[in-house]
Amino acid sequence: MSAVRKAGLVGWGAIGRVVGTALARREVPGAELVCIVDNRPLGDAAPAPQVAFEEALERCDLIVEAAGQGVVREWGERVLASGTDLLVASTGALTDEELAKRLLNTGPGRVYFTGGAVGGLDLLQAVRAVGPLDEVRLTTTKLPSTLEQPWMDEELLSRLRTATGPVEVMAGTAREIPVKFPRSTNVAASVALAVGDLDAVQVRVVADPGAHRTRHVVEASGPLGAYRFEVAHLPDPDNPATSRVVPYAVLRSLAALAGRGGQIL
Ligand SMILES: NC(=O)C1=CN([C@@H]2O[C@H](COP(=O)(O)OP(=O)(O)OC[C@H]3O[C@@H](n4cnc5c(N)ncnc54)[C@H](O)[C@@H]3O)[C@@H](O)[C@H]2O)C=CC1
Ligand SMILES: O=C([O-])CC(=O)C(=O)O
Repeated sequence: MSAVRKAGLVGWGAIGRVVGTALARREVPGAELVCIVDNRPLGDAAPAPQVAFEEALERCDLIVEAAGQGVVREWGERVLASGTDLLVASTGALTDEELAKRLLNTGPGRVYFTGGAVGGLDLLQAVRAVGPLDEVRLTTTKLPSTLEQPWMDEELLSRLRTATGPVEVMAGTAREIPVKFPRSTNVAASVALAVGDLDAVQVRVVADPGAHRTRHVVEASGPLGAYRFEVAHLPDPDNPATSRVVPYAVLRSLAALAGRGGQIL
């Protein structure tokens, strides 16, 4: 492996633009941006050549996914089998346990997940080593427009569009929720990855026209105590389903992977 990680970025959107710009400016010690993959033509705006996925695998030793769950499903195993590491933002893809198992067992590349929009995952993962966490709850509150889905019927869509206060859109487990809101509830899957059990995480998705900040509240208890983590993020102006902090979480993950500088792991 080269001393400097050769990173290929998949997805030049709300997350990818910030991550790619920082990488291109060499703001992550130990990593450089080699190429970008996106299914839209990027023109001159991109700071590295836009290439096809296959070519990215030849040029890079680390792929950063910031495009969507479909990319993890379609490309995850091929990335790892080619010997390239994969940093995943679209953790919701891992609610497919067969895919998750295959990704964890395929190599020689390794798969990593960014903490993304939610905090406290490190502690939940540490506690789980002692014994299972019980009563894990996640409540996600977002602007109604970020939660509209093609499968929703007119009645639910109208409830979302005419809401004047918080409206519960769906409740279920972390196995059920991210497939229903693929671009806006990856956080549920991330909590489940930390806890190690998709069915143990009870999720409520709330639409609130007053949610100028996206809120994620994680509550859990386990053998060593009780936990509550709450974040209130400014949404990205271009894609309010994504919080503005997410690319910086990806950059932190990249810095840890590139292995330079002290890191809180
Ligand atoms: N783990 C977490 O906390 C979070 C995870 N996410 C995940 O990250 C993904 C990206 O988020 P944003 O940057 O906000 O989305 P975005 O919609 O702003 O940008 C996505 C980019 O990926 C490209 N793309 C989509 N499908 C592609 C494909 N098959 N091949 C190549 N390029 C493709 C699009 O053209 C677009 O440029 C989300 O879909 C979501 O799954 C988002 C927010 C938080
Ligand atoms: O979980 C997601 O996909 C996005 C999200 O809620 C956030 O960025 O706050």
